Amino acid sequence: MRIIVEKDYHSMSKKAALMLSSQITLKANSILGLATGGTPLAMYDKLIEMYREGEVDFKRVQSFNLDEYCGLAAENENSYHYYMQHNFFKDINIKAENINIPDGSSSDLIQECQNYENKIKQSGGIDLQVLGIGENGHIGFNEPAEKLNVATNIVELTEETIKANSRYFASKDEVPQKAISMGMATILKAKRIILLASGKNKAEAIAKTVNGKISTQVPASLLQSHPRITLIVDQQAASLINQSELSANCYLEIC
Ligand SMILES: N[C@@H]1[C@@H](O)[C@H](O)[C@@H](COP(=O)(O)O)O[C@@H]1O
Repeated sequence: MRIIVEKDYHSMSKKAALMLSSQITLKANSILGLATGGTPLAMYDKLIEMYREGEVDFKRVQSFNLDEYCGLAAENENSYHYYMQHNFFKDINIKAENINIPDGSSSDLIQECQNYENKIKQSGGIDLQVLGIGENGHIGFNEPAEKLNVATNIVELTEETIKANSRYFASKDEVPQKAISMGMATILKAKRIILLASGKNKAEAIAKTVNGKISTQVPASLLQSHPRITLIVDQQAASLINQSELSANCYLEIC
């Protein structure tokens, strides 16, 4: 696990955008795994800027999003469909048929999960997966639990996540209680992974991810077992990392 500590949110986002654009430069038909939330917003802005300047071309790129709330239609402003369209896709030249996001409004959610998992498999697999992290260490919507889902599945959101994500909704009551999320194996099968974290409120989750033992109670800690994972974090998110007690396979670069 490589841990890159950047000065602030801006430099963290820039580095992440450079990693995505170099992936696409090396493989024009890359399959990207994409994340939502507040954290990747500036990375998407930077990629849009690079696209406008002719530095990156998305015309052969395919994307798979990590997750989607159940019960929200694509037009709902709080859906991840809306988020992706509004914050990224509308401003780049990715083809509509190459965009994949689980359909949380499907009448058969179980079938939707299986179809989504199969589609990722048939595509040849994700080349580069972008992740954020929840304050409780969740990735995608894989919440801390005794057992975690292997493949794409329906998940119950914890009270903590509903509360944390309510900042994007008019009220806490509007936050859906369920979501579709890629499973842990779906995520860990990606050829490369980058996880982004910014701010003091993510510091504890980051410390548990890199210092702790692998535990399903901290889903992000399972990333320690991935051979090509890079954490890009700002100084605040890195502030609780115990450098002298890093897991054996971790190395830290302070920029
Ligand atoms: N499902 C998403 C995650 O993919 C995201 O990483 C997390 C953190 O979001 P933020 O970046 O807004 O803190 O929020 C949601 O729960």
